[in-house]
Amino acid sequence: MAIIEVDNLVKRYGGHTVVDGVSFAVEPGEIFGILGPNGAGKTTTVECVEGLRGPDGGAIRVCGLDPQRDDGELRQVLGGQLQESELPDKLKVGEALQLYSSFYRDPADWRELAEILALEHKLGTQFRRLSGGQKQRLSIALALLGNPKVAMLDELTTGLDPQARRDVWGLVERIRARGVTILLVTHFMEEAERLCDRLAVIDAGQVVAVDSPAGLVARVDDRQRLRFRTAAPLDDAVLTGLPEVAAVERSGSQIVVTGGGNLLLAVASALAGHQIAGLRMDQTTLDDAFVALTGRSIES
Ligand SMILES: Nc1ncnc2c1ncn2[C@@H]1O[C@H](COP(=O)(O)OP(=O)(O)OP(=O)(O)O)[C@@H](O)[C@H]1O
Repeated sequence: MAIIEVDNLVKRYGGHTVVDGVSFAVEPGEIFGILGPNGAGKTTTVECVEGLRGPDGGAIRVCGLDPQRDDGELRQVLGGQLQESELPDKLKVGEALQLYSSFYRDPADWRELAEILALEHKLGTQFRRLSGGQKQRLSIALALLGNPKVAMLDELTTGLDPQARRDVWGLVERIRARGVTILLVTHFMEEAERLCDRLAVIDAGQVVAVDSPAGLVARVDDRQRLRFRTAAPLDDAVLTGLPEVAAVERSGSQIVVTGGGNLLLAVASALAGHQIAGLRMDQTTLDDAFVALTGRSIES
């Protein structure tokens, strides 16, 4: 049974519909991503799931609870990150962890959490003195203090350098390994591809597709494309006769072969006697899939 169910969610601000019939279901133990460009309605959707905003239509259940009606119970099973502005500058890391753990019936061991999140040497450091990555790790720690069944992580690596981003990804995977279901909001393709079991692609308040990263790519284009050059002129018939090959085209000195199945093996075998150079295989990426699904790049 799904641990999060969002059914036809609608949210309007001043007559403008920013979430327009969003539906998805998250299974226990999944890392489920909400991927979309700025302003797509991702945060609004997640804030409705967290009970921070009241929907104008549709239904939401988290562990069987209605976020609006069962707010108190929900706090015990759902962990959300705090906004940076919600922590006083002078509060020390250890004090924040202790304070927030007092809000829960059955809190996690905050010292252990500090260790897992590599904050054990920062317990006496004031919040304002932490680096961006340390602040992010603290906000993840605070989201996990209540031993939640579900953690909501929103844009958790925005503003981090590539190494800090990879460290945080590793942490998210460890959190999931502890049995926590994760709803992750992101507009980074690489993050979505690396972390998410499944994704809801959201654009202009609507779900465009729900699938695994590989499934999204496959929906768009399961053709493969090989590029190479040959030392001597090549008769296309050598390749067009292969069942794996759909088309052979020329691009300057390059030969571009499109097809399916085990295209690489078929072409390499057929060309065994020819000298081929610069062989490259193009693969459809999640970026390509996003453009095909929404008609635009996520960065635009
Ligand atoms: N409190 C609010 N009042 C009015 N409009 C709002 C409010 N919060 C968000 N919006 C608008 O709703 C739309 C969706 O915003 P939302 O923050 O949910 O998008 P998002 O996909 O999370 O984008 P981002 O990645 O930029 O955070 C935007 O056009 C935003 O300007």
